[in-house]
Amino acid sequence: MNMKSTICIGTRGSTLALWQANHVKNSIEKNFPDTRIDIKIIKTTGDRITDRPLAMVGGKGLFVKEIEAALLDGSIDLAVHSMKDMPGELPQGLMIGAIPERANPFDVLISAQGAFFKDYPRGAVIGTSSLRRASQLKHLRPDIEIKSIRGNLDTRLKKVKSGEYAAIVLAAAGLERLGQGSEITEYLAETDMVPAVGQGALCIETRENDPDMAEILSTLDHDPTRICVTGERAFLKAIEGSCHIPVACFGKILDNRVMLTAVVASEDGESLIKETIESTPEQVAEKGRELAKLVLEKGGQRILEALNIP
Ligand SMILES: NCc1[nH]cc(CCC(=O)O)c1CC(=O)O
Repeated sequence: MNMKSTICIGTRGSTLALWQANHVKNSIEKNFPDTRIDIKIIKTTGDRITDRPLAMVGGKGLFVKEIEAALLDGSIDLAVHSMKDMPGELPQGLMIGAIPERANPFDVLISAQGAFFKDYPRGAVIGTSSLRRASQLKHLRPDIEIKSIRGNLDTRLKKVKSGEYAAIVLAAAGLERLGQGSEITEYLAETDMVPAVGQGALCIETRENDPDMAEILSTLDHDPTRICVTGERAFLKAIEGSCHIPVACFGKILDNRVMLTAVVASEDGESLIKETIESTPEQVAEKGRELAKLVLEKGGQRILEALNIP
């Protein structure tokens, strides 16, 4: 086959996004040593807004829209995103070409003094702008205070070290990819904090009907990750939880059975609906939709209707 000689990967310009794009570039080069790969940085709406929590901005795909436009107009061939930034639905003409093996999917706490969550003093200030994280933490510890935080990883680490926050919450995957895993005080298991849909996974997005890319991408896909993420995203799409609302869904495989767990919670953590559904790998999309229906019926609908976000 006469493979295209140069491929252009589009990505955001953050340190993490560039690490991820280079990671995918290296994997492709390993399998296709004659292919030249360029990386093109594309600024997204999410990158421009640095002064307010993204939940206040609303809208789907704040970190992906401009990159998808570049895919559609042919200026790039592949896009590398964090899966958890992807809205439930993709634009016409684009598809998820590959889902590589997932990194650690869990959330972690970094505390200034090395204290554990259960030992934080009353009123301890925890930094996160994620409604999903805030609501689940408040559910576990109604006595703590949540304060919004933005900025890149270094900024956030400084803010916890300076004492502005007792602790901050981040995704293990991002920290570990950037070589900052040693900063982690504590991992939160999914029994305490259900991860975001797609957390820890990458999304390689491409145009439909691009046989060169399809051949390349088939070498990068990781079946167990695709199965779990497919279930999580089916849940997301069914619940219309585009991005910044307090919903979570996480799939794991145990003995060829997929366990999908989802949460919908109120911002203050007082109401929290958590359900688990079991599926075969083949049924996972259908079961993800069924899980959404279950969570909505059990009170999720009422919680989402009461939310005050656009
Ligand atoms: N919220 C932004 C974001 N999008 C993807 C990651 C990295 C982890 C991942 O790939 O899931 C992060 C950082 C974080 O949540 O701490």
